[in-house]
This record gives sequence, C-alpha cells and structure tokens, in this order.
Amino acid sequence: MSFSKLLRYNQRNNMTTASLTTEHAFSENWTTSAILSDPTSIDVNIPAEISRVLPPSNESYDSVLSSLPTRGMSKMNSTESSGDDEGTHLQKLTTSWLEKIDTEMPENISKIDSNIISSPIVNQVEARFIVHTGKLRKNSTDFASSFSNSLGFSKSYGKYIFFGSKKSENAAKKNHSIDSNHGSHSLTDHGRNLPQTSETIICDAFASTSAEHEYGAHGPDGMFTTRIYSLEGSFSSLSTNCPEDTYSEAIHINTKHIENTGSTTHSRKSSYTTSLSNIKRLFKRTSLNSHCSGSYDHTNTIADDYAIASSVNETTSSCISSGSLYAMSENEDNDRDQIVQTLYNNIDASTDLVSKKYKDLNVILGEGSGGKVKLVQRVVDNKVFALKEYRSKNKKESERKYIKKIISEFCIASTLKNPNICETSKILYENGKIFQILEYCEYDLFALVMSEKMQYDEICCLFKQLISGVKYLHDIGLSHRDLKLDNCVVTQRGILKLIDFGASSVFHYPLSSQLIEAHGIVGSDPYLSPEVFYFEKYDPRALDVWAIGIMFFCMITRRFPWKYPKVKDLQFRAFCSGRGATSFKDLVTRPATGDNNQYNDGYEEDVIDMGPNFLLHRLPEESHNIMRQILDISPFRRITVNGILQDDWIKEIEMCQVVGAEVPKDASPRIINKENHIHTNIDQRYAHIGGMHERT
Ligand SMILES: Nc1ncnc2c1ncn2[C@@H]1O[C@H](COP(=O)(O)OP(=O)(O)OP(=O)(O)O)[C@@H](O)[C@H]1O
Repeated sequence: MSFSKLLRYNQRNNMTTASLTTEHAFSENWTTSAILSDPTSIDVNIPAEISRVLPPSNESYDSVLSSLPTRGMSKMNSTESSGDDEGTHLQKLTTSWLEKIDTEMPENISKIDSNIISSPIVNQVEARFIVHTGKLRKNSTDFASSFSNSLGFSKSYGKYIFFGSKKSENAAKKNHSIDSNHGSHSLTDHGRNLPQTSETIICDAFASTSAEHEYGAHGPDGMFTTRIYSLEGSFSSLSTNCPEDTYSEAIHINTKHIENTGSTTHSRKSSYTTSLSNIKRLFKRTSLNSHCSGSYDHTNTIADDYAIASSVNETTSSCISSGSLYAMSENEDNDRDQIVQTLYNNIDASTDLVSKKYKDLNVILGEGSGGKVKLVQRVVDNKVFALKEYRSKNKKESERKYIKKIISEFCIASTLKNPNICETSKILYENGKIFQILEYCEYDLFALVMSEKMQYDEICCLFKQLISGVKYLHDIGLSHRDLKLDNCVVTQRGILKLIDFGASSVFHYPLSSQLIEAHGIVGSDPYLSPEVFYFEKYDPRALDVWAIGIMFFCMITRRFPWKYPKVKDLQFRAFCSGRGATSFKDLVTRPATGDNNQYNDGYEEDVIDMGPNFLLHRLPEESHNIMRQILDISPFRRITVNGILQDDWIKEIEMCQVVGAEVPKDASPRIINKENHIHTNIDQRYAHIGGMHERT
C-alpha cells in the first residue's frame, strides 16, 4: 500500500477511538451517540436524502419492509409521493418487501421467522459414510496431506467424516463486557458437530440433513489479582506447532472474573442430528488405537506430549472413548440415551486429573457461553496450556444433550491439524466438571485490535492467516460459523489460530458433491451475514466469508460496521442502498452469474453515504475490490475463500507462517516471519478478553 493511500485511510479512521462496539460503528457522515445499556438510544443524524426514506429507528422490522433508497431519490420530495405514475421511483420505494417475499421465493428458500429454528432429522446413515478400521489405519498417516486439499477430495479424505447432533438446544448467553466505553459483544453457546481425529478419534458418518443442494451450485467459491509467574523452563504451548516459539519470560498477569453484561447473543441451535449408531462406530474405532489423539506427529513437542500423557495415564480423547465404550459399540442394540450415558460414565471414571496434573495459575483468559478458559501449567513439565472449563449442565438441559455438545466440540477441534487452528489435545473430567486442554496462545485478536498498536502490514498478515485457516476448514467440508475477533488467538510470534468450534457445521461429506446447508442463527450479531436472517437454510461457507470481511473492517477501523445486518439497522440499510434494487429481497437473492457486472452493487468512489463504499471508504483502496466481493449481500454471488486467495492484493500480502507442519512426522516445523512487519506484543494483563475486563 502506498504511503498516500495509507495516510488517506488512516485519516478516515483516526476518528476511531478504540470503539469496537456495535453502538459506535458508523460512518463519519453520521453523528452518533450511543448508550451501551440501551442500544435503541442511538441518535443518528442522517443525511437529509436518506432520512426521507428511512423509517424511525425504533420501528419494527416488518414496518421497515419498504424498499431501499436508491441513487437519485434525493431529488424526490414528499409531494411526489402522491403521484400516480406507476413507473416512478417512488412507487417502487413504497412496495412492501413482504408482499414479494411470499410470492417470489425461490424453490429452495423460505422466509424464516426470527430465531425459531427447526432441526433436520436423520434416520439413517448412508453406507458410503462408514469407513472400515483398516482403511482408517492405513490412511492415518495421510492426514496432514489433506491440509492443502481443495474441494477435490483426496484418498485420506475418507477420514474426514463428521457427525453432528441435531437437536435444537437453548443456549446460554455468553456476554462479555469489553469496556464500558468501548463496547460489548455478544457470543453464543456451543453447538454440536463432531468430526473425527486423525488416527484416534474417528467421528463416523453422520447424517445428512433433509435438505441438500448441489454442491457448488451457488457459484464459484470479572478482584483483581496480580501475579507474576515464570514460564522459565516451560514451553509455550504454541511450540506444539512451532518449536522456535519456545521462550522463557516472566509475565505479569492480572485476572478478574468476568461480569456478564447482557449484550445480545444468538443461541447456537444445533444443526445436525447425530446418529448414535455412528457414535458407536466412532468409539469403536477409537478404542482400537492404543495411544492418544493426534498420532499425526508433526512436531517433537507433540510427540513429547503424547509420551508424557501416556506416562501419567491421563485421560485423553482416545481414552475417553475406550473401555466401556468399546464394549458399548459391541452392543448394537443399545438405545441412544444408554450410549450417551455410558459415554458420560466413562468420563466420570477419570477423576482428579485436572487438579493433580495441571496447576491453576488463577488467570481467566476468557469466558463464554461454553464456560471459562483459564491458564494452567502442566505439573510434569511446567508447560503452559489454556484449559477450557465447561459450564455446568443447565437444569433444563438433559445430561445427554449436555455431554454430547461437549464431546462434539472436542471431536471437531481435536481433529483439526493446521498451523492456523488452535491445537486441542485432551478432554478431562473432575468433580462434575469437564475440561478441555488447549494449546495456549498469548493473545486474542480482539485484545490485539483494541490495543491500537497493530500496524497495517501486521493486520494484513493476520487477515491472510485468518483466510488460510478458514480455507483449511472449508477444504475439508467444515464451516466455523462463529468467526469473530475473539475466536482468533495469536501467538507471540504472530501466528493466528482459530478457536471455538462449538458452532461449526459440516457442509459436505467426503466424496459427495452435495452441499449440506446449515440452518439457524448462530454466532454474534455484528459478524452475521444478512442471509442467515432471511433464509431458513443457507450455505455456511458464505457466512464464514462474510464474517471474514467484517473482521477485516473491525481490524482496520476498530469499529463494527453495524449492530446487525438487518435493514432496520440504519448503517446496514445505507450499505444496502444505492444498488439498483427495489427491495432487500432482490439483493439477497441475486443469483450467481458469469457476468460480474450484470448486477450493480452500487460502488462509486465518490459516494460514501450509501452502497458498498459506505464501508469501503474506510478501508485501504487496494482492499476494495475483494471486499466488495466478500461483502456481497447475495450469498450466491459472494466470493469463496479460495476465490479470496486469488485476489491480487491478497496474493501480495506477506504472511508469517509455519512451514514444515504439513509434512507428516516432520520434526522441524518452523515459523517464517516476514520482514515487512513485526507482530505486536502487548501487556499480558490485556492480552485476552478476560484481561480486557480487568481494565473496566
Ligand atoms: N487456546 C487459547 N489460548 C489463549 N486464550 C484462549 C484460548 N482459547 C480461548 N481463549 C480465550 O478465551 C475466550 C473464550 O474462549 P471460547 O470462545 O473457546 O469460549 P466459549 O465459551 O466457547 O465462547 P462462546 O460463547 O463463543 O462459545 C477467547 O475469546 C480467548 O480470549
């Protein structure tokens, strides 16, 4: 990026004072005041031409089902509205969207009613989803080779068979206040789709949903305790992938329990039904393996971990699924509840592991709907980990559902092996609580962004790593569905890793060309894509791509563009305007065509009060082309993650990366840092969302 360009967008964004908040997220043309506790108290001074056609901000959703403002509307005035000319703009502007929605919905699309979600039922599993043990063993060493697999499926792809539960669950809200001045975000609870892990956890076949569409049919792709502890002699768990990241350093850490604030969250409704017969198969396979998860031995550290784990007899992923579970799998007549109960009992058998094997460092890194994430130190070798302590079961929640959600998340996370995915190694149980052991990363992206210390090239580097992580997921048929700054952690040497797979969903199975659509509104409001509010079922990849775009905007401006992508949100409405569409439906249903120019997205360099440039003018110019495609309101026209990587600007971004990890059993993966930037290191007190709360 040229210096002048840099200056231009810096000048635009200098008004931003670390207000990464939904209430502070507007165009500089709009004077906005916000009261955190009352989001409806936002005063917006809207340009006159827009205010004429915008309804009051407190109007209900349906009442704003009017047409979008279009360019030239400022030339109209109220008297024109009485005109009879059916061909005028004005009449188009008064057409109710609702009228059109019910009559013109495409066959595979239906209007959804808010957050009410129904889950598909799966009665049987196709034989092609069942993988024989021998084949799995044979292919296990191929696991890593699938890193770079694209949508063409490799032989090892057979191992990537996921399952997911499918019952809708009422999720607890995860709320966290970031800063009383700086905002709040909303998170969600966790979901439930299980994949399998390399050689040990094989989540078997899972049930496709009732609605499948041709894959690719949518077009190309809270007491403040301060303590000092020393990591001397310990390894940063990031060394799992990157031995060079091993370091010794005293870190000052403050901690305080997080106070929930009441910010809006979306429940993660489960999207897939788990076939319990397949859970059986999963654990049968697993029990056949004598060692713990991750036989894919891409670093010495991992190998060491397993050796240690083995020596201390820790319960690991495979251990959980061994023993009684194996016996269970022999009895094909067990009913579902019995199986899950057996699973739970099996975990129950493994006690005292956490307190004996891991020392609690009394640092809360973060807290969400799923539970808290703490910093712990493994006693045997002083290595530091993040320990996710799952919340207790809700009274209304069945034990079966509760345990299944947790196991699902673990199965997915422990399966994923990529430098841009946080390593999840173990699941433990003690005194009624379930824990997950994760690779510890020094920062979360939200905290880094809020530090206001990141340079442009560093942001671009992290952005590209984010894209790479999502590419890996999409290439294996998995969507994340809760991409946001707080679900990215970053190592001291600048390697970004995705976390929190509680909402992820499978969008296609191996060797299948069919897209399995996701349904339900999951994730956090500002990051959600518009179609999730509009369609009952949607392509979850497009949701991920949209979230990537929102994250880039947040990284550059430290603001959210809007509170949520609904037309009742004035900012989002402005973004939708000026695109030559008469309704929101027209925009969100625009089909994919070979001709990118067939539809006008309303981009005009000089126009910043509506259309794409409403957001883009705050971003560096070289990003405009790709951001227009990422933030295409129509999911059918939105670019894929592989498409993003083809963009000239994206290609040119110098990205720090881990090399060598893609080779199975490579003993020397290492980090290559690019010279055009350094990665920001911030005070550990403020390095995670947990620490951010301390500051308030
Ligand atoms: N491996 C890790 N290393 C460092 N910090 C982490 C790690 N995992 C999680 N955290 C911190 O804990 C926070 C919450 O983690 P996570 O999203 O897994 O919890 P959750 O309960 O699943 O959240 P959600 O409500 O989104 O489901 C993260 O935003 C991050 O700040």
